[in-house]
Amino acid sequence: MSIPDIVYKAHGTGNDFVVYADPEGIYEPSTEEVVRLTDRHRGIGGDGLLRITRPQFVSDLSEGDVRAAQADDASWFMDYRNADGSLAQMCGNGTRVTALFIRRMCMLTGEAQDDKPLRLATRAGVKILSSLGDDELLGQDVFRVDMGKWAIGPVMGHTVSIPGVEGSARGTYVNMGNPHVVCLIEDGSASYTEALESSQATLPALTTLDLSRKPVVSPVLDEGQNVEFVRIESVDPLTGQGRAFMRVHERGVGETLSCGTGLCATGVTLRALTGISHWTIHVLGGVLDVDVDDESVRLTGSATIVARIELNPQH
Ligand SMILES: N[C@@H](CCC[C@H](N)C(=O)O)C(=O)O
Repeated sequence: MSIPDIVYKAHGTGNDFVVYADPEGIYEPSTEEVVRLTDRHRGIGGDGLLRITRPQFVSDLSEGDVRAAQADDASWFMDYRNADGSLAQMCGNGTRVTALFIRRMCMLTGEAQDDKPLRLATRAGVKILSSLGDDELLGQDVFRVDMGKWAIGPVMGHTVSIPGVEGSARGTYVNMGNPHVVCLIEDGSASYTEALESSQATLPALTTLDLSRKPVVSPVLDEGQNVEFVRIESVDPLTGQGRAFMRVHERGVGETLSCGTGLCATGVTLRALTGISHWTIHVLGGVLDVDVDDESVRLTGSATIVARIELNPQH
């Protein structure tokens, strides 16, 4: 068993994880261990697993990646795996959970902490997290993560359908370190009829959409993708703010209650379609803010540590 005796259950707006600290680099999990621990019936349950370690202890990182993280002052690494055991480059909700975990862990060990933002290494580069405390709308232990550079493909460049569900929609590829295809399927604001028309959405309404099966994307993306389905709720051109609702089918997991990188990809796509850069986006698991500019995307939301769990050695 390459998992420590003590692990934690945590979530970021309902995107839930098995989490553990591995500061000495001795607990790199196998695919089978990830699948077993994240199993919702026979394990602890989670959309993924977060191993919080040091860059030099991540076996798939090149020496150059490790040196780059260290040179960028990032002493912690978020080693994320999807529930099916696959590695993913990035997990937006996971970064906030990791930041909260490191903060609590340092409090317990008495390790000196300053109020400086956390520089967290990930497979998609170093992400910077600031703690904002509690917020009336966003919840407790809110962090803002600067997710850095994004890239967008041709707007509505893909067709998305779902096996067993009538209809389809056009979707836009966004790279947030990991791959996303974002489909606008409703416009509750009635302000972007042209955008909605170009999405050619004939799928059922977002609240009734059956996401139990993996969406089919054409042209195919070799590395697979996370797929977001989005409804614009309202826009205020005076303040430059919009509200939207999003559901997501995650690569390596299935439908989840929230996906941080998916929210960022949604913000990037909605900005391309509407010109609005600041979005408050509801997901099944909560509400988050997404702010986009040409250089980066910032994601703001809560993080929760639910339990400390002692694993049964026989498990
Ligand atoms: N839930 C995550 C994304 C996790 C990785 C994703 N399933 C992938 O394979 O790319 C998030 O909060 O960003």
